[in-house]
Amino acid sequence: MSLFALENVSYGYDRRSTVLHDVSLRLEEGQSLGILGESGSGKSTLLRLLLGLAAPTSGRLLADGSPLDLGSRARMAAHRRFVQPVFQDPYTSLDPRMKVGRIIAEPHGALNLPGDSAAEVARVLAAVGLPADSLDRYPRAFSGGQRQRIAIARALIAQPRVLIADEPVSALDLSTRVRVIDLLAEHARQLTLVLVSHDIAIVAALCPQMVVLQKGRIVEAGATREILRAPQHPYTQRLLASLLKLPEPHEGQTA
Ligand SMILES: Nc1ncnc2c1ncn2[C@@H]1O[C@H](COP(=O)(O)OP(=O)(O)OP(=O)(O)O)[C@@H](O)[C@H]1O
Repeated sequence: MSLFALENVSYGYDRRSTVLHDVSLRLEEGQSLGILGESGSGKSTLLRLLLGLAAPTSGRLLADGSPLDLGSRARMAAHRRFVQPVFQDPYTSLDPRMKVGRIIAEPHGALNLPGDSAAEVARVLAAVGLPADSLDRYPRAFSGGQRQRIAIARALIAQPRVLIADEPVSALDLSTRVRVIDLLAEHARQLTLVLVSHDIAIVAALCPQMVVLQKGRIVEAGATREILRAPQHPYTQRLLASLLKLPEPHEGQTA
């Protein structure tokens, strides 16, 4: 059974404009999916639908084999165990007033997860390569890369089957990026990633499958290796050419 199945899904934030048009795709276990597309093409909107933050305006979205009913608390609680997000900017996604231990433990309590909370927090903290004494500190004591590790630990504690990552390393400097990507790659063996990134190398490294979005429509989908080797759609050809030409971004926050 597919982890996600979208059948002719369209979505608009209001009645006048449609942002996603007739999107159909499947996410299969172990087949991490990269989403590529220009700014405004609808990538984040698609992730919002997968996370259950919004419902399709038309079409069908099945998660773990059944439709998502956003009004059902039980269904949405199950969905939050099934899929967890990691956001772009670890400088804004962690509550600065909470110590790291509480940040990571929060989903464990909120989702009523099995097992001892302290043991689970220790497990995921070790899994992301942070020392145990991190738990008593506030996010401000950590670098960008370490904060993103904290965000990944918070996602992993739910033992999700799908991890949704929206530009997870774009706020980090280059050397830190590599280490966070390595961490994601390690976990991509046990769970399935849906990854939005402008960085083709990252999509190629982590995602065997990819889709290309243009103005809310999927114009190309398939094996990442094949698409990168021989893009069929003129939009994909232009997009890949422009992304490959882009200069490296300026150094951001340090590790
Ligand atoms: N909350 C919102 N209300 C109304 N329109 C929105 C909202 N969020 C996004 N949009 C519009 O939906 C379209 C798709 O936006 P979306 O953020 O999904 O694109 P994106 O591909 O993720 O872009 P980026 O790469 O810049 O993050 C854009 O035209 C955007 O202006």
